[in-house]
Amino acid sequence: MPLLEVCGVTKAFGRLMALRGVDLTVGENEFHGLIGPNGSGKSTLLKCVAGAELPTKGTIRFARRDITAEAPAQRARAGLSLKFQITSVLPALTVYDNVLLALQARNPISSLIFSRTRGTLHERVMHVLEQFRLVERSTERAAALSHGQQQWLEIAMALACEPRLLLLDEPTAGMSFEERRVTGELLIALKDRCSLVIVEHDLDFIRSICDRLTVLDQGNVVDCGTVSDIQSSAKVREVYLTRV
Ligand SMILES: Nc1ncnc2c1ncn2[C@@H]1O[C@H](COP(=O)(O)OP(=O)(O)OP(=O)(O)O)[C@@H](O)[C@H]1O
Repeated sequence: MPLLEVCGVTKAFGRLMALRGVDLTVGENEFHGLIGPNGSGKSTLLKCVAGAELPTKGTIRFARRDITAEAPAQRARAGLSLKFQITSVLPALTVYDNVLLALQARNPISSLIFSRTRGTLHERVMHVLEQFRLVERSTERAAALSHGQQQWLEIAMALACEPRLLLLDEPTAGMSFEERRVTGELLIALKDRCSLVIVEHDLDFIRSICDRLTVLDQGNVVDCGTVSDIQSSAKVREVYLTRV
């Protein structure tokens, strides 16, 4: 049974069809990449899964539950976590406080008044900062981080609540070659902890971390399969030769 099942999802913005009957399945601990030309519907699909957009038609099931009409907060409680393309780090807060805030936002207020919970929160904040090589910067303001480190901080914030499925929209946008390489390492290290759906334009990067890929074009699924299936797909080659 897959962790995520997207069945026949269509999304219309007025007369524009951003998604046309898209199917997508993602298993436990699977890293799944969404690729395709600009405007093919990748971000819209991610937003429909996270609840930032509601599909016009179709269903989305997560951990055997129909979440098609659920609010983003309900989905987050069920174990879905999204990092958008646009940065959401609060630059005036410390690196530590950004992660703490992300964690607190997911915990009921009542649980935060117990010091035992606060202690647990501290451990979890330090744990994700360690994973993302940010412990030494924890007391600095987020504004002092490099662009790449701010992206890592955001992924750390999305991961703080230990989601079962992490959704990343172009996490390496604007990063240097070295930052991309390290991002790949940081993500691969999460493989035994969660599943991932990632949108990326850097095909080498996505090939290096994903188990399977789905290729979109003009709101349709062109092909879906393992990285080597997609590399040898004539349908995919045609899309990339004619549109990218
Ligand atoms: N909120 C919106 N209102 C109207 N049209 C939208 C909206 N969001 C996306 N679209 C349109 O839907 C189509 C798919 O957009 P989407 O951002 O999902 O594509 P994408 O594959 O992620 O593109 P890119 O690679 O350039 O980020 C595009 O034509 C886009 O202009």
